[in-house]
Amino acid sequence: MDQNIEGLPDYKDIKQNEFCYRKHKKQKEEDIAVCECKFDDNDNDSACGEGCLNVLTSTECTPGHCPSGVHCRNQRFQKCEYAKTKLFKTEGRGWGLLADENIKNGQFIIEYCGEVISWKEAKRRSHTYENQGLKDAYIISLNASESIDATRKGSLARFINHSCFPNCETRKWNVLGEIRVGIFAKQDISIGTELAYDYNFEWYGGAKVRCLCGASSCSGFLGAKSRGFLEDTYLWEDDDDRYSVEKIPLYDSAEDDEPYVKLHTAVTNTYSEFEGYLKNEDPMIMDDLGAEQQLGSTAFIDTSKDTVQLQDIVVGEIKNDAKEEPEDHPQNTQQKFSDQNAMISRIRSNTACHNYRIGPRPVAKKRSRNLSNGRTKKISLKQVDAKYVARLLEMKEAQDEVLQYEETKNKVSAELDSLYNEIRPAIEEYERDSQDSVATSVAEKWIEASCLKLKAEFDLYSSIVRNVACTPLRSGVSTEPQALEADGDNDLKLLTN
Ligand SMILES: C[S@@+](CC[C@H](N)C(=O)[O-])C[C@H]1O[C@@H](n2cnc3c(N)ncnc32)[C@H](O)[C@@H]1O
Repeated sequence: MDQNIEGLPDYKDIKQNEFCYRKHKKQKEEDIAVCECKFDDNDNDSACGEGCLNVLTSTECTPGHCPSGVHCRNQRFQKCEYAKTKLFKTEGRGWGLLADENIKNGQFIIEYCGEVISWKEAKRRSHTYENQGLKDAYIISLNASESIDATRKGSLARFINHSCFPNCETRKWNVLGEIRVGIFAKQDISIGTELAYDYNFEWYGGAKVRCLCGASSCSGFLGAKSRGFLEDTYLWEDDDDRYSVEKIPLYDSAEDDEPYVKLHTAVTNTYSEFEGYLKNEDPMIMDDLGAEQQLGSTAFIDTSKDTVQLQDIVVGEIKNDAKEEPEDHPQNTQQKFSDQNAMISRIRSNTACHNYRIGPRPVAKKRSRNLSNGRTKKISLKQVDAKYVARLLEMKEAQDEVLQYEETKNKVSAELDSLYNEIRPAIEEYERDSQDSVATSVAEKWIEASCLKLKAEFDLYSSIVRNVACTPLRSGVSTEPQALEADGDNDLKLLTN
């Protein structure tokens, strides 16, 4: 590569990923996948062409083990079998890369090389680059826990710009036990055409960069279809006209609450036998207005202010399918960094293990309740106000027990939330790559934490029921259901003999 092109930013050209925080994996003998191809002089496709078992599973053949020997054509990453490309200066989008020869649909164009770093390091570097005023983003997601940073070291692939209607796509390949990202043509590309793929940009907050790809299906901004961006757009006030992104579909934060809704529903079902004691007439899911009306008059209150706002943690989204163009389907995940103003973004390698695709998931539907003024109300969960209940109890032991269970419940809830943060990359990868299932270790962790939360909630609620039913209440608190009911439908109903 001619590094002397005028105005080219300073970076080191590399042809292989560099490993910063761990060593390059050494492929074990037992992990080597050997195909069944047999070289036939008369059959062009015989030596590891499209029908090769390894090709079908996006795995490169291992030299010395492939039956096709020197004829093997399935070592493109290893042999840097790149298409001819050329750097050029775009208008408004910095540098770009164009085809310097005719490229065929499906052809491997170039590997996206850079420094392989951990997900945490990627986060840290994003901040650093942003603070340094770097406008271009070169960090691409590799897998659940790792990213490739081509900012300081990389291949020419780092210059490929984003398009909402791209002629290329990224695909992940297993090369000698390591996953590597390649740029592949998703259509025939003629010489002189700019190469572009859909970044599936992950927008983390701050400035929004206008997309200048020029496609008729352009979403307007880089990362405009990522959850972070959609949510940010969604949260704008009606009269906030700083940006206009009318066509962007709205993102539904209620989707994020789903695990909690499910957990809560499970708990509710578990407690159905107690419903006669501790009954609430309204459905478990209610809107903010309803909650406000009930505050102070009922033992079941809306604790939406305390409950975890999942949109502040992490949300998973879905991936795009290159085959479905010209419709737009980039799907991304986002985590809001609380302390930033400018754009920090990373590029998602979208199509991942192309051959393993099971199918894209539908875009999250909006579930918030629409109001007549066009605004939406957030749906929140009701929860038991244990402190309120404890105050009703006369005996200190009973109060302490309820409060103790509440503390435990809060602790395990917080642990579940932080676990979600921890395993987020794995969940994202699962959602992005449409894998059959998340890793067992991840699933086990999640199930264990969820069960602990369920148990803690069970303990708390049964303690409340037991103490309200079987221990004395403080004087002034009527145990007559009628008396309580007179205050409204949502009051605490007490069991009397
Ligand atoms: C991986 S770099 C691509 C190469 C970059 N143009 C350069 O000069 O180094 C990604 C950055 O290029 C710019 N970019 C890429 N595609 C763009 C687009 N469609 N519209 C606007 N800017 C784009 C953005 O600044 C983005 O962060």
